[in-house]
Amino acid sequence: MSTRPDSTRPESPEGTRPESPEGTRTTPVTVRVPAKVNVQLAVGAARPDGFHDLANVFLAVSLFDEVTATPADALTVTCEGPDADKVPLDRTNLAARAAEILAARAGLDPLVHLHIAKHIPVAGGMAGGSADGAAALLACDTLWGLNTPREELLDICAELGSDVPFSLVGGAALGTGRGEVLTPVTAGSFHWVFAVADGGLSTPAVFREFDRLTADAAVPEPQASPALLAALASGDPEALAATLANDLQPAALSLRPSLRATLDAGAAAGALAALVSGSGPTTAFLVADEEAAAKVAAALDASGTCRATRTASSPAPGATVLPS
Ligand SMILES: C[C@@](CO)(OP(=O)(O)O)[C@H](O)COP(=O)(O)OP(=O)(O)OC[C@H]1O[C@@H](n2ccc(N)nc2=O)[C@H](O)[C@@H]1O
Ligand SMILES: Nc1ncnc2c1ncn2[C@@H]1O[C@H](COP(=O)(O)OP(=O)(O)O)[C@@H](O)[C@H]1O
Repeated sequence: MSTRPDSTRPESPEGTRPESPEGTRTTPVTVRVPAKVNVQLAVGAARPDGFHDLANVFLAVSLFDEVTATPADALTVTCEGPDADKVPLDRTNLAARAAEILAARAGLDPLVHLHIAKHIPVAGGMAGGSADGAAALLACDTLWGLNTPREELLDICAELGSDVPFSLVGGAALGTGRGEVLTPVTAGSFHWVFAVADGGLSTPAVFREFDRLTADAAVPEPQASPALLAALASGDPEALAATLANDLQPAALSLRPSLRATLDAGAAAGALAALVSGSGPTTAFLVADEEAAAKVAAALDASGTCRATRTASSPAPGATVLPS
């Protein structure tokens, strides 16, 4: 375990700190939050603001981070887990940003220590940072007894990033706009294997590569696929396997050609479908059941084409306060 502390306390003159609100808890609050895979990621042309319109069918999977919020004298962040050294501990950490935004709205100083137990691959296309942002928001809201209405929490999530609202909500949902406008969709249960790659991929860089690769093409308006939504609802893995689609996959493969070998190794081991998770470089393998998951994970581990594997099921619940 590596744990790196860092103070991110904002500038604030002595003596101006507001009193804690009446509902503030003195005991820590822990929130569990899932990773995601995009079962459909349809990407439109770049918008004037630099974002891309999406039809983003999110599915939460049972691979979780936990964020614990504890009263403190200043805003600090620590992280434990195999990728802890890749997680920023300053104000750019989405968990710290969530605490700052919520505190500012409530007229408080963010006097909280946030500890992240990190299991979601970092910069892996599984929305780990977004997950921690949503988890910290819910943990601080609970710690400070604010009872912020759900719609306001979702607004703060959208301010934090396009994927963050889904991390709060979990389950399965269609994200439109830049991915932040959510409509719940029905999903049966599915089994997955994830292959974690060495190193991450930058999401903006993958979108830029998408723009480069599609520069001479007419990029259609992104639309959710009715066949995919029906397959997702049916719980039939073979039907879902036939409809999975990720428009960012060619861009991720262009930036990281070695991912092709990982996709091929999983497919050869019996995965029903293999695709890049979001902007990558984590690769996702849809399998028939738990037994197939164990077999595909073992084959991927033995293939030498990835750093580690994880098995998971879907859908998983969104950010949830754990009993203390
Ligand atoms: C691609 C997706 C698929 O779910 O996730 P990842 O696979 O990276 O986890 C998301 O769209 C990532 O969402 P998120 O990571 O929250 O991105 P943001 O912080 O909002 O934006 C980071 C940058 O990504 C690009 N971006 C993001 C979303 C979007 N609809 N269009 C974009 O072009 C922009 O360059 C933006 O400046
Ligand atoms: N809590 C966090 N966990 C991981 N990365 C974070 C966090 N907060 C900010 N980041 C930054 O976000 C970048 C993207 O990380 P992440 O959200 O894990 O990947 P992705 O956007 O591919 O799903 C990281 O490289 C890191 O600089």
